[in-house]
Amino acid sequence: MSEEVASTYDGAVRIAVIGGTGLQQLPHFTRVASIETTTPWGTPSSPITILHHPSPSNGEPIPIAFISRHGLHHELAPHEVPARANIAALRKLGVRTIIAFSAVGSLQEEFKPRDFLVPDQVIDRTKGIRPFTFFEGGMVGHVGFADPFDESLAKVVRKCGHTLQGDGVVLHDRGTLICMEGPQFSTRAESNLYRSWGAHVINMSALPEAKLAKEAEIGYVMICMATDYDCWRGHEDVNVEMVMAHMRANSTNARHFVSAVLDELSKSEHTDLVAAKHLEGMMKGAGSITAKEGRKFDAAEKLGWLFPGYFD
Ligand SMILES: CSC[C@H]1O[C@H](OP(=O)(O)O)[C@H](O)[C@@H]1O
Ligand SMILES: Nc1ncnc2[nH]cnc12
Repeated sequence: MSEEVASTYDGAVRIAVIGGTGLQQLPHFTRVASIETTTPWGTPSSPITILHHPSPSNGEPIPIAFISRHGLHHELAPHEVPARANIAALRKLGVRTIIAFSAVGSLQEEFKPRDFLVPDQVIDRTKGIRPFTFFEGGMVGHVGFADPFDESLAKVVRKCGHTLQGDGVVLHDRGTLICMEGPQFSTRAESNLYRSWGAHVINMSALPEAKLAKEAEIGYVMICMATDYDCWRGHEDVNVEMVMAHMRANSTNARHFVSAVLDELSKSEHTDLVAAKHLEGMMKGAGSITAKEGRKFDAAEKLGWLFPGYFD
């Protein structure tokens, strides 16, 4: 049984970790709160756990928010993940930096199971059945998505991964991620098609998460860990047992990777990056295309909750 912790947290939390398959909690961090909250877009996948991470420079605790993407027991299928609620709840807590984890299939020989990859591009192969924007129902917004992941943040994350290279972490710096709908894995024809497009890895979770983080002015990076070769290679097609076995076997490396990233982001030189100063206010313009007289009350109210003062 887990120990009792507070149900609220005073003070802004800037950094969040979203855990994916096989990473439903971060047990080696000190839990100080577990927040059950709701948003105009519903309830997040799991309670938001607040963890204290000691700053490597002065030992002061840095609060980190943690959400388990598929729920506490992996009960949410990829298309059932309430991504809008997750991102909205994190932004409301003050989060401006998200480090998201994902188990991915490899589409290239050189990306071996248990290797890590910090992708720089994504191809959307979801089917439009997942809610994918905060701007709808009477308020329109268009945000740039040319670079789906935050490059400044990704640079820091990559540097941290490389410091662990001698300790068994293999990190690939770039790559194109296919985000498919699922929950069934790809056909062999699809897997080969994605390879012919030059894609490197595949998952079912990056979207709409990355799109919503962008709309919420949150710097978002995904750390992918390869767990299989999907089904293009001709032997040992992907299955859940294979994915989970690699996740379990490599969990220490994943934990070291998160710790290294949190250590680095705790440094004062990254304060502005972590607070996403480079994204602040971006949606004021991007979300102001609908003239005031054309805005619907419900949409304006929801967006007022997410961005107080932006669209007054
Ligand atoms: C269990 S294999 C398919 C499943 O694994 C990945 O999850 P996540 O990205 O949350 O780590 C993939 O996206 C699928 O949801
Ligand atoms: N082969 C695969 N396809 C989609 N998502 C995955 N997650 C892990 N392996 C995967």
